[in-house]
Amino acid sequence: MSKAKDGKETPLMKQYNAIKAKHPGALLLFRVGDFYETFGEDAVKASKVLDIVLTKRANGSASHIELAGFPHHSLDNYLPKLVRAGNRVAICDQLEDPKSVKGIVKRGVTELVTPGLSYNDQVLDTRKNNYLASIHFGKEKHGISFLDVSTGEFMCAEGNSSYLEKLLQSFSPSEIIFSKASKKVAADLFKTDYITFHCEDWVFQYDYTYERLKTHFGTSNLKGFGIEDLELGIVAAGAILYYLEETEHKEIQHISAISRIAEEKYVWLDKFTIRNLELVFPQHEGGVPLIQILDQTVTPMGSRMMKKWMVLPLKEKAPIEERLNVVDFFYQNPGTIDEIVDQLKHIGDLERLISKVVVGRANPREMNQIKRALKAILPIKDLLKNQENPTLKRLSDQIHPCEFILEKIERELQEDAPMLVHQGGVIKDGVDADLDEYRNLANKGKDYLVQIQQREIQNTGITSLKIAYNKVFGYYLEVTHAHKDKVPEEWIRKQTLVNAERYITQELKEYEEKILNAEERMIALEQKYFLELVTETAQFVTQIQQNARVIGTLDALLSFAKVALTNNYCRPKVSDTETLEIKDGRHPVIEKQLPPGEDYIPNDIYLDHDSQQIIIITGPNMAGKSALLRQTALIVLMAQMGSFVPASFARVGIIDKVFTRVGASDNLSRGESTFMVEMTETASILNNLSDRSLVLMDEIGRGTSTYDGISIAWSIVEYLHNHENFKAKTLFATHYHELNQLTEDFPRIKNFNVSVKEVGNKVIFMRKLKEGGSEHSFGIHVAQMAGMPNPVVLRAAEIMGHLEKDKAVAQDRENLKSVPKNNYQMSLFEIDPKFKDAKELLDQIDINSISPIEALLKLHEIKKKLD
Ligand SMILES: Nc1ncnc2c1ncn2[C@@H]1O[C@H](COP(=O)(O)OP(=O)(O)OP(=O)(O)O)[C@@H](O)[C@H]1O
Repeated sequence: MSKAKDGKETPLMKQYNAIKAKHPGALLLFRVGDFYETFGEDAVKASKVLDIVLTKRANGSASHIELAGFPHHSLDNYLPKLVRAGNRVAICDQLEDPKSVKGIVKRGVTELVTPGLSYNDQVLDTRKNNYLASIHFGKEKHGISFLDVSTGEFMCAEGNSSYLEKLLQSFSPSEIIFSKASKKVAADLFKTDYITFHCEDWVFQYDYTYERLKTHFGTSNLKGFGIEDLELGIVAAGAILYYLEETEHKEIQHISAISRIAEEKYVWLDKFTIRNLELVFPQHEGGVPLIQILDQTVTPMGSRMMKKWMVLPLKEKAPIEERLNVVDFFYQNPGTIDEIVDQLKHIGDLERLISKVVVGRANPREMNQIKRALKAILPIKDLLKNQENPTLKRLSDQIHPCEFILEKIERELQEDAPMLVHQGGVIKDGVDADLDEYRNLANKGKDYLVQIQQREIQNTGITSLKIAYNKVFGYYLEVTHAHKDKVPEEWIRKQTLVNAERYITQELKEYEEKILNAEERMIALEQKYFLELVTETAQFVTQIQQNARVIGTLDALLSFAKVALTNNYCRPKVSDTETLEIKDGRHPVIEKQLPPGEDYIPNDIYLDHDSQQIIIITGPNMAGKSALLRQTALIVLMAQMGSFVPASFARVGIIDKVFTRVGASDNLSRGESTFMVEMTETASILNNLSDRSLVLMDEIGRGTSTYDGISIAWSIVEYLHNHENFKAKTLFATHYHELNQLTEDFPRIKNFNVSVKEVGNKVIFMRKLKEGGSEHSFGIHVAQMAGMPNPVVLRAAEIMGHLEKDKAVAQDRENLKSVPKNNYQMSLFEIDPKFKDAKELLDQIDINSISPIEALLKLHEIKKKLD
């Protein structure tokens, strides 16, 4: 690091090095004067991320050190960029006023901003929670805790690895902490999916963490939060409190409670399902997740609540009905929706604002926003109170009017207060007589300066005379050299510039003192009153947090009603029976994306435990099998979230687990084969079934050879049908028409197909689900639709003719592999010797494992050889 001329470290760099050593792994922003500086590797990183200049500064006799900095007032711009790039950023400030200190200023880290811990509006996304997760790895079970420091929401849970994965997928934390000792286990579990940090092992100890939680909440045990028996969860949660302190987050009274994530209350969605059904995130870039359709909320609280509801659908009838009743009420009374929405628009992010108040980071403008929000909530409270619906009445009761603080803010805070208190004009006139007097003086004093300026211009004839101010010698008169001779004798010269001279006068000094004193006192008093206002508002944290929650709930329910009205959804009948009956069901996302003029074709689905537990759906490619599977799960989940559903009728016997094996996974990049991934996911489904499960399987077995695939798919369906304890309702989409034979032996399996119509050479997709199996897969027609060159399509049709003929001839299925392939190749070879190359290519093909599309590509290759 930097050294003085004698080769020793300069005192500044000594201080820097000491602070840097205390925060290993963090990028240190070191305040020097009006700048935040970074050094060495930090500077290289910062210059890249922030696109700021990297310079070098002498570092002792031989070497140099990199340096990059930015003005302190740009912190809000640059900090989010550093954090979003995955950095932990330690902000080191000057802890003393440099003017009042001789020698080196005391400095210290005032905040360590990490991806999971931030209050910064630029780092946070208002429509999303920003969770920090902490995991305590046990032997079979693990503890996990989530905190959103910006809202104060704090939760914990316990479970096995797959529950952990599911929760991580649901809450998608920005950062995960765990002990150093668990580095390897953690790496195995989430690879490089998350930004992680490891704390010392001793932190993750039961006694220590239990004590920490108790002390923080000021309770004698944790029973009141319902987490007393979650030993592993407590360790994870307590470690979060430790981490908050380590990162200089000491004001945390807004974290006023911790709750248990009650696994038994929510539908089990495995991590594949959350991804496959695209509930919250699209699976591919440009995709549209369900939330984009359902989230028509107005407030950030509503939007965040909606996200939680989506990943945690309910499985108890009463709370589902409660939500549905409210949605129904608004559905029937759209006028009320508009009235409430008009108020919601003024509320903003009340939940995050109150956190800022508690941690002392709220500025005057934000305090005004809190006032506006509290004011807008009052008419909502009144409106809800008078409604028939009992839930709305209850929500009304839960809203705290916060009159005291609302009145105080209204009385004291200027409507148009600036962002920073020291800019003045924050506290209203009439709050404090002294403040009014100082303000008057300061303002008048300034007026008087203008008068002096005008008077002196007249007296001296110096037309360009200016009065200005600087920190070194206060107010001064500035005279250009051209007018120097006109300056009166009593003026005292203070400074000579290239073009002008600066003077002070006795009178100016007297006024200066008055003005500055008045200004200083005015600001001091404004600061005092503002601080009081913030502190008193902070006393209302619990009430305001509760209001924010009520508003979030209301907003999410209103959103369901609005979407139901716009998209023509119906109220589902949720019941404790085992029946799932959907009439005219639609896919909520696809139906919104169809080109104009094209209608989504609705379909019926019926599943129960007695006559129709499993449906085998066959049908050509592109017929709409996947859409049907997905829409069935989405309708069930939407119903259990408390939303209306895209159908004309839906009876939903409550589902407790939804499993999906749909489409290929992204695990390919992790070096696992498609087939391996498919089998792992399927195994996990079969090992976790329940009587109320809904299982969706799409094209199981496609990743292996035809016979392997058929056999595996066959035995999976058999297993689901014959399970001795559970009759999981299942939709099984497949290309293997052979599976249609299953109905012969298994009474609760039924065949359906998504129909198409062949008109001449073309296929028309009817998209209607009909009883019975389908005959062939129309892959070649799809290839034609995809723009495959015509000769290839025709040739493919010809070849398929051959293959089908050969297939019919083959007596033994095992012989299918050799008989048709050889026959076919021979005949081609005999027609023309130039087919030799093509024959070689054909020899490499394993007919049993090749998919229709792969076959077409091969054909394309063969054709090129022949051209
Ligand atoms: N009921 C429907 N009404 C209108 N369009 C539909 C319907 N179902 C599906 N589609 C459209 O057809 C496309 C193909 O549907 P889907 O992916 O479900 O077919 P698939 O049978 O699963 O095909 P593959 O076997 O090739 O995967 C969808 O992207 C959608 O645009």
